[in-house]
Amino acid sequence: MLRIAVPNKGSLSGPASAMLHEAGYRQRKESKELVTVDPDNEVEFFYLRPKDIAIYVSSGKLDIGITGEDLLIDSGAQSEVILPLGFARSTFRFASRPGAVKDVADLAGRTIATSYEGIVAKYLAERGVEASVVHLDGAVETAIELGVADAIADVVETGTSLRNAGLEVFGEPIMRSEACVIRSKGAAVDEGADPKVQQFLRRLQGVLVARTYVMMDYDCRAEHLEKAVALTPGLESPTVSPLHNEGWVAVRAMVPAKGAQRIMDDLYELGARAILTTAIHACRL
Ligand SMILES: Nc1ncnc2c1ncn2[C@@H]1O[C@H](COP(=O)(O)OP(=O)(O)OP(=O)(O)O)[C@@H](O)[C@H]1O
Ligand SMILES: O=P(O)(O)OC[C@H]1O[C@H](OP(=O)(O)OP(=O)(O)O)[C@H](O)[C@@H]1O
Ligand SMILES: [Mg+2]
Repeated sequence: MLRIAVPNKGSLSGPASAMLHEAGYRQRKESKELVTVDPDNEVEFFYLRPKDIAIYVSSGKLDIGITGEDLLIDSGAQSEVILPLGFARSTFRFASRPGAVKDVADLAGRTIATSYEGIVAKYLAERGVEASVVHLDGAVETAIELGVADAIADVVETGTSLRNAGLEVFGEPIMRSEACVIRSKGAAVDEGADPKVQQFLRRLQGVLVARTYVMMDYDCRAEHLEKAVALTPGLESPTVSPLHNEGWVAVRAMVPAKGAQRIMDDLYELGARAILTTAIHACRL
């Protein structure tokens, strides 16, 4: 049975379970459940604190897990990303009162509050900056107003929390992060030998493709086919079938959902007609 760690709370939890459900896996029915077995797919899901997932996975007790790249780096665990999942995107940044700290080098001798000490300590050490790091579990923005820290390092998604606290980012982003599937570094060596993991990854890749692509169908005159196909090259190559009306062909290709309307406009301009897009519900590439 494949053993998979899933975030039990916070920003990652809902979207991770939704993605697993979309990939055909049974998910827990209520938020207090700690373990769920999906006997049909021979998978056991363990709902764990997001910060702990990389540690469980690197220990080898669980085969793979879903977590954030930033949480993985912060833990220092010996696990690695095997599939980025495209949700829970964020940047990790320093911030302070406007103008109070201009650069990372200015942090020398100052105090930084964060919930991600691992990331901050590594970043400062790599740049030879000696500063104190204070661990806080959350609401780190308030640490400056209360005089606990000169600067903070925190997850920024929309920037609303920083704005509300009257703070501004400084320096380059420390890192960018998104949800991902991770696996223990040692185990990743024989990845090819593990068909269940490969099947799991193919299912999630299928969900990612189904979320980002649509199927496009249209009819066009044979003489416009090359130009039309240049607009809709598909993943491998489009399917082209003859129509009953001579001189016309039907074309079918997957196109990125973002920009599909623009492609439809361009195809119409080219003389294509009966241009349809339909959602893809599931896919194996
Ligand atoms: N607005 C956000 N706030 C916090 N984390 C976010 C946000 N957007 C994306 N993330 C990502 O979610 C992960 C953090 O999830 P986690 O559950 O630890 O924190 P949380 O969502 O703040 O929950 P809580 O603080 O309630 O425990 C990280 O990978 C982070 O990059
Ligand atoms: O850029 P934004 O869209 O505002 O999102 C980022 C904020 O959200 C998170 O806090 P959360 O709400 O999880 O509270 P916490 O600090 O108690 O964890 C994070 O720690 C930032 O404060
Ligand atoms: Mg939080």
